[in-house]
Amino acid sequence: MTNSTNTEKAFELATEQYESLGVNVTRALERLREVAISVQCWQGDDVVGFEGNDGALGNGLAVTGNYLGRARTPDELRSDLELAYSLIPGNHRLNLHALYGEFNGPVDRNEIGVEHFAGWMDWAASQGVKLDFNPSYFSHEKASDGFTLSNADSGIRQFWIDHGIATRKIAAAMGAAQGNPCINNFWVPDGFKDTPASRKAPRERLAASLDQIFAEALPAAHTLDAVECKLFGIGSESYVVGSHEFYLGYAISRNKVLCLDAGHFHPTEVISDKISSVMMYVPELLLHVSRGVRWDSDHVVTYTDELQAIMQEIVRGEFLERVHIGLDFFDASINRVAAWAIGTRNALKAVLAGLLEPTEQLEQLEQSGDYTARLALMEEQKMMPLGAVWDYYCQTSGVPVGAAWLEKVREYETSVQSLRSSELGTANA
Ligand SMILES: C[C@H](O)[C@H](O)[C@@H](O)C(=O)CO
Ligand SMILES: [Mn+2]
Repeated sequence: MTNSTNTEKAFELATEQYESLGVNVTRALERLREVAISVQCWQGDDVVGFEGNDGALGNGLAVTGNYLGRARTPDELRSDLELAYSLIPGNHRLNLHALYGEFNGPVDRNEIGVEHFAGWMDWAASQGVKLDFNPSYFSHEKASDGFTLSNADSGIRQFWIDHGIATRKIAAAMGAAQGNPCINNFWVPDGFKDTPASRKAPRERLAASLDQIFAEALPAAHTLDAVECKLFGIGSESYVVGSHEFYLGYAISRNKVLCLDAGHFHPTEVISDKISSVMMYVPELLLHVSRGVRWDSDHVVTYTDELQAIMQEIVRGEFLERVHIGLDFFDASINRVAAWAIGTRNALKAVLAGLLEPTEQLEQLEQSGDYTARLALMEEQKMMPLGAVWDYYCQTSGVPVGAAWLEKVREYETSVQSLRSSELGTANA
């Protein structure tokens, strides 16, 4: 018996088990196929980008590890992404940061234009990949005092306002070209290491700057603006201007997409519990699915309870149309293509688990007050044969089943990544 036959047999048995609980497995797989995860470009090169300034990472972002093979050019990054996508079932998006343009010389952030992303747009069209975008408010001399859009200096603020306006135009062009809105996510690192005297003034400046950036209405069919909060960063331990409350209020009052990053809250605070609340008040939600570990908000996504809970909440709330799932992690201590494969496959496995849950039955038990059976069924769910359905999904999607994808990464590491010297770019220490 071949392995693929085994996968099919296991799937048939698993289907029987799920269907005995009233779950439609075929429908779950059809819905999973529609889920496009926005894969973050920055995992591929340790958030260095292509501005040619040696990529000193700043503003609270830090990458540790020195694994061989960091992508040093747009072509290398695209090649690495192509391998990653070939290991992940379904059609997924690419989340590009502004510092990943193809600049051919010094172009400051306030001067970037669509032309610098033409190569990415052509490549994305050729791959059937849709693009999302982000202004880059970090790793720049005008962010070196820790403040950008909320800087007390009006000249610096204007520079960053112009950057934000430029990125909206680029995102709109991407969205028009791909016939699907490009989500342009604003994460602004501004904050104080130590206790501020005025928490209010920088927040007033940030809101005013954002209002200027968003003053021009752009077609929602082309681009959607998102805003991302954070509790603290390295160097902004005491105060971050763009806190959760700030952006929740901003997104609601300006009808913007709210971005929740799973690593941006207190270590015991979870975003899964926030989804159903914020969805009552914001039009759409962007998630940065990540894994916080102590001080770091960006470990590779693993199949944690919280990951499962996030995807459960999206499915249970019937939010798949209104929640955009993006990833945000960067780890330079392991093969970077493997990091994408591990994190994205895990995110999809968790969506699948949510889609295979007998939600109606659980809700009926809850409504009837039978919390004993609700807990019992939830716990029994954990032993259901999710892996058999996942393997079948991978097989029928033409991507490696089980850990077979790792062999492809190893081959690529030997034949491509290990030949990259660190001279073209700077390896992170
Ligand atoms: C590079 C990303 O935009 C960045 O990680 C941001 O989304 C974030 O989460 C900062 O902590
Ligand atoms: Mn994030």
